[in-house]
Amino acid sequence: DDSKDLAMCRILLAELESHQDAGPFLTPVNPKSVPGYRKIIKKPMDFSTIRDKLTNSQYLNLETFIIDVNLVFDNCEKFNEDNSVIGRAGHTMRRFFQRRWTELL
Ligand SMILES: Cc1ncccc1N[C@H]1CCCS(=O)(=O)C1
Repeated sequence: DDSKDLAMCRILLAELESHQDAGPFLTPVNPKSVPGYRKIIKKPMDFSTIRDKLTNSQYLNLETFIIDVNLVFDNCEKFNEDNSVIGRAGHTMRRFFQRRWTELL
């Protein structure tokens, strides 16, 4: 139910934010410092934006929260080469998240 969902979102987000590979995803990508990003990525998302939405009760349930977290990783895969520092961090973080929410379910 909603209260358990909210507790899970809080735990999962704290673990994402504190993960050693979270760096590239902690703040919104600055389109001024990343050429092409604004054109290529239609729905930017990052962990600080997810934190704000969670704080402002903008997630209806675990599902809508998972959609935003996966958007972070889908954007990363779209823009970054798999064989790059940020690309690899995205794959690592997606695997970590996938495992943790299924463990906590
Ligand atoms: C996730 C991502 N995809 C594409 C380009 C850049 C990023 N992340 C940036 C976030 C701010 C700091 S940084 O500029 O070093 C990296």
